[in-house]
Amino acid sequence: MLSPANAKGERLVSLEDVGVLRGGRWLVRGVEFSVSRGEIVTLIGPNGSGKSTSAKAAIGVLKPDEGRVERFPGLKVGYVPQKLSIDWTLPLTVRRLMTLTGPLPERDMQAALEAAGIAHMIGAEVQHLSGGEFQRALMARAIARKPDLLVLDEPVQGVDFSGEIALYDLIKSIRNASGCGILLISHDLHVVMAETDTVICLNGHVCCRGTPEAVSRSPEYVRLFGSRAAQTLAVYSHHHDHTHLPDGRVLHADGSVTDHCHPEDGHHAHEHAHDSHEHAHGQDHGHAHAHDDHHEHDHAHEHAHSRSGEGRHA
Ligand SMILES: Nc1ncnc2c1ncn2[C@@H]1O[C@H](COP(=O)(O)OP(=O)(O)OP(=O)(O)O)[C@@H](O)[C@H]1O
Repeated sequence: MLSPANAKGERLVSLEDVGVLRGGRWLVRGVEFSVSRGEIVTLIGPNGSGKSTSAKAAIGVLKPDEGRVERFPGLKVGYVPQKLSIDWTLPLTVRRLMTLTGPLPERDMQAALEAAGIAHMIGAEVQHLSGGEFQRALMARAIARKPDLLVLDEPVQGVDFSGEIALYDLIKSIRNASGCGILLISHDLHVVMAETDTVICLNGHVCCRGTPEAVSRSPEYVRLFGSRAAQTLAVYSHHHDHTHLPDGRVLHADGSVTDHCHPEDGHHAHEHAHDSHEHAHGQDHGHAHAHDDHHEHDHAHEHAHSRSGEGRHA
C-alpha cells in the first residue's frame, strides 16, 4: 500500500505490469507507470491503443486481470471522461452539471467555476457552450471536490488551437494551485503539454516513455508558435522499430512477426528528443495534423509535426 501524505512528489497511484483482458483479448498488457503529487503524466498512442483503459485501471474504474495497481488510501480522483452520457434533449445548466453526481457546497462550486474561468456561465445551458467552455465546465466539475489526482481524457477535444493552449494553461494553473497529480490523455501523438513530466506512449503496451522536448528554449519555435504557445506545447518525438499489424501481431524491423511485444522484449528502439529543435523542423513527411482546420496556425503546426512519420504505430 502506498502511504498517505501531502508532500509534493508522493506517489498517488502506480501500475505494475497491468493487463486488462476483455472478451478473450488483451486490451493492454505490461502497463507500468505512476503519477505523483504535483506531477503531470501524459498518455499518448493511436486510437484503440489502450489509453482510456489504462487510465480507468489506474483509478479503479476497471479491474486489471493481471498486475498490480496501488493507490494511496483515500485517494480523491477527479475524472473527466472522454465521453459523457448526457441526454442532450433535456435542458441542463452548468450549475446542474456541477451537481449531477452529488451535492456540492455553493462556495466550492463558485470557486471551481472561477478557477476554470467560467463563473459567469453558471446559468448557461450546457448545450450552448462552445467546445472550450464545455471542457472548462467538465474540468470545474472535476476540481470542485479538490481531488488529489485529476484524470483528463482528451481535454482538448473539439477545441481550436488557441483554446487548446488556454486549456493547457488552465491545467497548469490547477496543478500549481492545488498541487494535485495529473494524468492526461492526449489524442496527439507528437505534441504534448510542455509541463508534462513524463510521456507514456501506449500501443497495447508501453512502447516508450520520456520527457518532452523543452521547446520553449528554441527561439525559432517561439517565433513560429508565439511565446505563449511555446510555453505550453512541446514536441515529443520518438520512433519504434516495430509496427502493430491490424490483427494484433507485431512486425519487427528485421521482418520477424510475433504475437505481441513487451518493453522487455528488446524490440524497441527509442529516440526521445531532448536534443534538438531539428526534430521539430526536419524533413516533411507529409503528416496531416488533427488541427487541419486551424488555418491561421497551419504552417506552424505542420512544421512542428514534420517528423511525425517517425512514430510508426499501426
Ligand atoms: N469493455 C470492453 N470490452 C471489449 N473491448 C474493449 C472494452 N473497452 C475497450 N475495448 C477495446 O480496447 C481497445 C482500447 O480501448 P481504449 O478506449 O482504451 O483506447 P484509447 O487508446 O483510449 O483509444 P481512443 O484514442 O480511440 O480513445 C479498443 O480496441 C477498444 O475497442
